Amino acid sequence: MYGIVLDAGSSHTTMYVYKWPADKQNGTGIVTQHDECHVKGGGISSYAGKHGKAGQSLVACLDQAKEVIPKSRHHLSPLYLGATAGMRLLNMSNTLESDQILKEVSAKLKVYPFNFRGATILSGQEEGAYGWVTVNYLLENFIKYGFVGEWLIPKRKTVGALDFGGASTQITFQTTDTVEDPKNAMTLKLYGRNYSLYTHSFLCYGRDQMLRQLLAHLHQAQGSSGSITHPCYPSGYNISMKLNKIFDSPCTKSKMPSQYNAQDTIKVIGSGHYQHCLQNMSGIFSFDTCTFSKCSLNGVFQPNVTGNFMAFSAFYYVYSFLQRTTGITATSPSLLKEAVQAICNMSMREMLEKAPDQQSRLQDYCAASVFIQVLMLQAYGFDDKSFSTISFQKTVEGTSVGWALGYMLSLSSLLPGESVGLRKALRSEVWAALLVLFVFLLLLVLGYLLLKAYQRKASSPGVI
Ligand SMILES: Nc1ncnc2c1ncn2[C@@H]1O[C@H](COP(=O)(O)OP(=O)(O)OP(=O)(O)O)[C@@H](O)[C@H]1O
Repeated sequence: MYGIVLDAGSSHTTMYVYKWPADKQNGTGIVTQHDECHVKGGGISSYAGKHGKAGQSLVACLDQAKEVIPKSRHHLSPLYLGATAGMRLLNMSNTLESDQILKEVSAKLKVYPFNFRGATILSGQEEGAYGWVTVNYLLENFIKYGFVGEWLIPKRKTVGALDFGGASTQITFQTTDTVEDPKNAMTLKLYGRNYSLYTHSFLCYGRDQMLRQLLAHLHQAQGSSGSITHPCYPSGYNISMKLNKIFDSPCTKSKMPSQYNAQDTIKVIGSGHYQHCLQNMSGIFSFDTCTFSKCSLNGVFQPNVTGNFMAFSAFYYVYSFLQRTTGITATSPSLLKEAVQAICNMSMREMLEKAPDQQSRLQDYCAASVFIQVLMLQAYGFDDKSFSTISFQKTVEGTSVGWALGYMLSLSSLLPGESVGLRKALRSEVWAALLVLFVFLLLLVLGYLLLKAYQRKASSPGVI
């Protein structure tokens, strides 16, 4: 069986094709990624409408799906499109336009021979929860068993999920603490077990929107003189940009100057200064007010982080960039800070020498790293012990980590609420017990027959 998910993110869309055996027993981690295709040319809004580059690229990806899925299975394969934070933002600023885009894209997808199940915008909560489901499904945490005393029970520990997208970032983990704000609470019943989750999605705190927020903050702090100094850009890196590149987003609207002309240009001059970068980055986080017992940032409730975590999407991209350019594997907060400082001290040329494939993103790595430092250590509260449990990953055994797999599994009813795995495990235990009983009875019968034969021999007249 096959299933297709179009992950329509804020920066681009990726198509995933998943595969599983037709006789799949729910409960085993055997839905795997079969194919992946990147829709080139921008986010979802750029491939709705006329036949632009992105529209053609979407068609190319769907044609690829037709190739990799056997023809006889096309009509049985569910096709989903899920749009995330980019569309959540557009929906906030222009509902009509976002509805129109979803309608147009749906019309395109319906033409294909797959079983199209709709195009929707995921809420931040859903994005976080499906990401958590993907992580724990791929790690087989829902079905692994362990003995507690003499009882065989599902492995108790799940792994928290940290997702850093283009327009939003999500944190989701299982907790036994009271979730003081109901907006952050979610209960899932999977394989016969109830999981109480804490989840929060920070809109405008994805990589691209965070960079805009930082520029808007610098613009506001330094006045509108036609040029601003950017301490997170490497020194020697200067760029001219139109103001709409900064302020054409609901995330920066509040910092828009009163005398605003979208087409005005400003010069942004890099100064490559870690401490100033950190200070300014802290300006887009608020730690002042909290109406709960504890908060992460901006007054959002968060219990203490517990258990192991997996960090993916841009967390992985930034972490692996830090590792390969500084040689530091940041397994502790102090090593993370060391690596971040090293990046912020690098010139553009040094970075280019070490990561030539990242040319278009190099200027943003200091800001992205400093952001991760503030978010993880100050806001989420990871300390020496908990930070060392974070695994930065893009894939698990060839399957990409993100919300898409969890979404398809849930919507295609491939995740049982009841404990199929447990039933299976118990069934195999019963079989083992029956086998032992059978062998025991066989031995008993054999022994009895041997005894009888011996007695008969002993009582026969010819025997002395
Ligand atoms: N290979 C890469 N190296 C570095 N950064 C990358 C790479 N691919 C994507 N990014 C950046 O990582 C960020 C997250 O990308 P991702 O595709 O996970 O987000 P998205 O799905 O577009 O975002 P959202 O879920 O918030 O709508 C984006 O800013 C993107 O530009």
